[in-house]
Amino acid sequence: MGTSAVSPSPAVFPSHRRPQAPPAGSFPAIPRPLAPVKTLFSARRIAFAAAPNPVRSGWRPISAMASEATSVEVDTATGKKELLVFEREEELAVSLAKYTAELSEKFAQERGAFTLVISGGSLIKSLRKLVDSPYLETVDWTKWHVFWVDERVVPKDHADSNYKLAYDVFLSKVPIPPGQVYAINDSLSAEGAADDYETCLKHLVNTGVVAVSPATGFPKFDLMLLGMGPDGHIASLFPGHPLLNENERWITFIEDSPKPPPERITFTFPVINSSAYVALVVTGSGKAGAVHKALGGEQSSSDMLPVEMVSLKDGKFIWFTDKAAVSMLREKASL
Ligand SMILES: O=C(O)[C@H](O)[C@@H](O)[C@H](O)[C@H](O)COP(=O)(O)O
Repeated sequence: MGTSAVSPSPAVFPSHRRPQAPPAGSFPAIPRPLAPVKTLFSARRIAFAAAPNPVRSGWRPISAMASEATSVEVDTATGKKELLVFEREEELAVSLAKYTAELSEKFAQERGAFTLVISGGSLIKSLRKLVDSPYLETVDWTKWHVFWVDERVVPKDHADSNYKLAYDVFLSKVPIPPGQVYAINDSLSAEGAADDYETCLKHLVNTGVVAVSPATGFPKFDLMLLGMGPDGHIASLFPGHPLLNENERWITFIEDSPKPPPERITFTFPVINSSAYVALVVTGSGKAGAVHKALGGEQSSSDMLPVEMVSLKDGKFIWFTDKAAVSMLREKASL
């Protein structure tokens, strides 16, 4: 099995089964104070001034987070989600780091491991606060196992590589054991890399690193951090593509991605929908149309966008957005 646990050096990608030490001097020993488990978000209630939307009765105010975000519960045809709206991406990034760090602590205590799945795209920049204090010192990075919900089939040192993006911005700056960072085998075809990644996941399920969903039998990742394209795609699951209907494989491949580069591997919906937590990060006005389609509650005869197909069997789906991304929602005056 060639799926790699990735060394911090993009030049070396040994097997994930091979024990590895970080390169000398790359990660300092970090003293880690034992912090108590905190409730995710110390939220306070706010008045929600919006008149109820007659079309969609599923909107319910929840809270404002430290006066930086408005939070509402949105009930759509594919389930409930929490919508957080931040004034700017800067506040979103602060909150996303806190959310991720607190889930990391929860799962490290509960199961001795924290399995995190990330995408490519602008999401990665929004993770930048995790590499700063206090998280750099307080997160137990040794418990982290990092996966990609999708990856472009290019060399790992290629500018298009999602691994390289995450490595440059985030992974190179935190002491996650290199053997717990699961990049694709970039020497294989798209089909081969998908098979290889699925084999790797099966091994990690068998060894208890990755949990299994009792509800679905598919792997249950602790947290997926996803982005969404302006067309409503998530992972490499694009509108109208036959891969949207894949319901057996854990990982599949695409050779005609409308977003370049064309060859990619991707998690399938059954795996995404088996997650314990999914946080979708959507910023900017370019995404406002897809946000409106997904959360706006309008009756539509058109096909569901991929983002609308995220429907967790036994988990929590939370949207981290900014004002620009929700600017087409009817409730925008109150968001
Ligand atoms: O490899 C990829 O292309 C990404 O994983 C992809 O799914 C991304 O998350 C969305 O396209 C959103 O990207 P932006 O946030 O950059 O628009």
